[in-house]
Amino acid sequence: MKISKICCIGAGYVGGPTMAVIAQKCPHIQVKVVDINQARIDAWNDSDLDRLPVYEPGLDKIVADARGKNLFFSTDVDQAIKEADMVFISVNTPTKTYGEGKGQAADLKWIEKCARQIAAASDSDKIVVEKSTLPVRTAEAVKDILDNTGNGHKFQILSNPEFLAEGTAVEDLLDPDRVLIGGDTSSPDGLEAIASLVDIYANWVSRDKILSTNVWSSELSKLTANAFLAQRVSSINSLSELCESTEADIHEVSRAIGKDSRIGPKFLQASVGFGGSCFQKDILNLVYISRSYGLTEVADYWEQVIKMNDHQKGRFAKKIIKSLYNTVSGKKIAFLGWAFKKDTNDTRESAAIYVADHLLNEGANVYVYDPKVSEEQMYGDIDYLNSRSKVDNRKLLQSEDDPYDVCKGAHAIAILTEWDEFKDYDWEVIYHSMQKPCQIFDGRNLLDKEKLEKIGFRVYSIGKS
Ligand SMILES: NC(=O)c1ccc[n+]([C@@H]2O[C@H](COP(=O)([O-])OP(=O)(O)OC[C@H]3O[C@@H](n4cnc5c(N)ncnc54)[C@H](O)[C@@H]3O)[C@@H](O)[C@H]2O)c1
Ligand SMILES: O=c1ccn([C@@H]2O[C@H](COP(=O)(O)OP(=O)(O)O[C@H]3O[C@H](CO)[C@@H](O)[C@H](O)[C@H]3O)[C@@H](O)[C@H]2O)c(=O)[nH]1
Repeated sequence: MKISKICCIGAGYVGGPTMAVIAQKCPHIQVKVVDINQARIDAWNDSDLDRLPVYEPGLDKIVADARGKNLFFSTDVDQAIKEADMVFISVNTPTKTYGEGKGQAADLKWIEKCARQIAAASDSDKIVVEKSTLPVRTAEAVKDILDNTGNGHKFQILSNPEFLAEGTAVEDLLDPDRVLIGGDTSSPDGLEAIASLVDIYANWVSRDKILSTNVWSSELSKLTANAFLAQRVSSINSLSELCESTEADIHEVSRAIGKDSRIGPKFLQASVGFGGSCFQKDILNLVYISRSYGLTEVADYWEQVIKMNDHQKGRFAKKIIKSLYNTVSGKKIAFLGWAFKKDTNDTRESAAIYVADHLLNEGANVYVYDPKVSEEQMYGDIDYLNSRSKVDNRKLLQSEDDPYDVCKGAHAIAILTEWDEFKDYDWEVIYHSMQKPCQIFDGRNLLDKEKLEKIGFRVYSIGKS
């Protein structure tokens, strides 16, 4: 089937960049990205490209290139579904916060809503593509809804999980390690649907990088990839604590093991803990699924990755408190960074939120600077934890637009995000503006420890004694 119109439901961190790249690379296809969030759609349509809702290096140029030509953002979901030959579902699938599976299972209510809406709005056959990350066997439920609530039209369900990482979304989309397409490989209609999606990606991705599998393998591969990546971070972070007790150096250990081609050098950077909207939720989902099949050992094995990550965030906060003579009450602590990694404005599950919460519980005054995160976002994140009243959060946590103001008069600085600009600050000036002894807690091992120590700072780096 030749695809000429695509609709993507969900204009978030995945839907926006993914569709912008498809539109740029396939000028012959009309791409409509739709969302129920009017403010988000308005921001995607904003003529000021600095106001796009997702910050990703290079994304503004791609949007500018395609928007208004063959890329459109709208809130008219039904109309976009009607017109499309292929409908991508790219809505959020967060961890459930209520009922059965609370705290572990993926909340599929937005997926179900989409399926029902596609069924109701369709007046022709369609290919429906799961772009969201979903529990294995979700396609079965989506198909059941489409087949039983629709107007008699035929639907083919494909799983096409997205592997982009935030901060490098554009380069990941332009040059992916692989594209994964799961479909009904046992029927001619299924194979034709798979071929249609392969043809779209083949406009810029070489065919040998486009893998097709059955739907269940595709759904499970996405959870598995994230579990393996997060496991590496928890593994190296667990050893960072051992390094601190033994005078081994985690950087040297990472380098030494990463040279082994069977291990490889990536994802061995010790840190204050992994964040982001995906790792924790997807592993919890894997744990939940495994338990629901009665596979207790499998569930316990993967759950440990999360426990280790929680431990790493907690021990970083405790280290700050201990080094400040066991009390941070009334003390100013400067945070450099709030996003869960550099080059993104996304803060979901950022380690900074949990470290801040720990310090606020101890009565600290936390002042934050992040080049891409607004004060409103920071308050939203900290309020969401419900640890204290909103009024108290606004008394204890402040955001500043100038990193030098954030550090002025501080008892300690904590680096929570590895933004490149932090390396280039005038650390002499910062040293002279702070309370003595000046302490830096580098949760990303970003700064030049030796240089800072020469200035007079006491520096704590992860995994270094
Ligand atoms: N963020 C990432 O880096 C990343 C990478 C790979 C995969 N994923 C997966 O992709 C999915 C989307 O993630 P995201 O980060 O883009 O989420 P997001 O929250 O940024 O965006 C989801 C959007 O869907 C919209 N939406 C929800 N229900 C809707 C409906 N019924 N109709 C129209 N719009 C609706 C929301 O308003 C929101 O704007 C998730 O399953 C996630 O696990 C995310
Ligand atoms: O060596 C490392 C690598 C990463 N991290 C941290 O791990 C988290 C996740 O980083 P990363 O994986 O780069 O970003 P995400 O955007 O969360 O991307 C992950 O999650 C996405 C959503 O499913 C997947 O598509 C990507 O393939 C997968 O890398 C961040 O807090 C990083 O700081 C470390 O602490 N050390």
